[in-house]
Amino acid sequence: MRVAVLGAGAWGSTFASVLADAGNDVMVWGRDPAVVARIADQHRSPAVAELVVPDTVRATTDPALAMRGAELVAVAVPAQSAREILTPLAGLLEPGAVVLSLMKGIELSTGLRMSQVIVEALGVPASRVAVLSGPNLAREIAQHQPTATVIAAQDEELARRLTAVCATGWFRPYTNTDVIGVELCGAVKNVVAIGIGIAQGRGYGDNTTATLITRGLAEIARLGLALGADVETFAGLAGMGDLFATCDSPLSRNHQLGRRIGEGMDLEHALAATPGTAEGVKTARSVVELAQRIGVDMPISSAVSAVLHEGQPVDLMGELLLARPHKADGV
Ligand SMILES: NC(=O)c1ccc[n+]([C@@H]2O[C@H](COP(=O)([O-])OP(=O)(O)OC[C@H]3O[C@@H](n4cnc5c(N)ncnc54)[C@H](O)[C@@H]3O)[C@@H](O)[C@H]2O)c1
Ligand SMILES: O=P(O)(O)OC[C@H](O)CO
Repeated sequence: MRVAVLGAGAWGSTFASVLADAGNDVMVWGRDPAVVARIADQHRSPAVAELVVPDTVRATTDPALAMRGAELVAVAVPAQSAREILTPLAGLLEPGAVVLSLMKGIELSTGLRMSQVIVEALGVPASRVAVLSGPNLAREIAQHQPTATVIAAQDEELARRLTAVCATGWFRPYTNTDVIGVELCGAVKNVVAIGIGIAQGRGYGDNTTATLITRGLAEIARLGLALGADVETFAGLAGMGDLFATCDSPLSRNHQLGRRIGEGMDLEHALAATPGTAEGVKTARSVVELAQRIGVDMPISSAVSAVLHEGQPVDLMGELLLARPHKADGV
């Protein structure tokens, strides 16, 4: 299949390589000529040192060239920039092309999931938009470590077709029709990962980590169920799987950033010290706004947002979480 990958960062360059290894004709679009040249000419990615980009992958700074003839367009740009990047590209989408979101975030100001932003920005029907999310740290996939993921689409047949497009000997996609649940899992786990990074940077150990993972999953599920997601999604690869992979991993930018905050760094310096995009910083705000709008309690996300964006001290996070009224275990 002819595929365009929009975004030449860590995930765009790595997923483009998966697609090429799976036998597709792949062209990456990136805005930075030096990054594009490194991918196209030297077959390496500045964002992922371990990645060897297959020789067949082409790269360009011209979005029209990347999208010409593309039956599939995979989008891997920062969530908060997606609308601004995609809107001018709407006219370049081939008739009938499918769009696959690789992004994990919720748009600030609208509270929309990335597939919804894609529908609005590219003018493509929701039935032709799919999402991919799961425990997918780019550096491990670049090393061909065995990894599974989830491809979700309203139409199961589309999800099934896309699994065939990106399956390799080390990358195994599963299908799901719960687009809402899969996207919310990917977006909110970044906020939980920051919370766990903060706790670990503050010096807390495994009990706190396990508490935040488990209660983090409970609040993701609470939000998801209120928005129409399927409860089974949260126990799957996109839910529990991605929480495990990201929350406690030094490879996660969100975890790294949280840890720096927990050690006493301010947000500006933590952002500067963390390479690439830590989506959870902005998602913390958008998810809290969304949850408040629909009346869902998200204590971990709220505490993370308060520490990041309202100047609350790190220790207040523990106090905020533990001072809540006692309640039954479960969602
Ligand atoms: N890195 C991973 O392991 C991973 C895994 C799964 C999902 N994701 C998700 O994929 C998305 C992209 O993440 P990433 O890791 O590739 O981030 P990244 O920061 O490594 O790369 C983002 C790319 O987008 C480009 N970009 C930013 N603003 C732009 C603009 N206005 N116009 C054009 N290009 C612009 C940057 O130059 C960069 O090349 C995020 O939503 C992330 O959560 C990442
Ligand atoms: O580096 P992070 O924190 O963006 O995490 C990357 C992926 O989302 C892990 O699945």
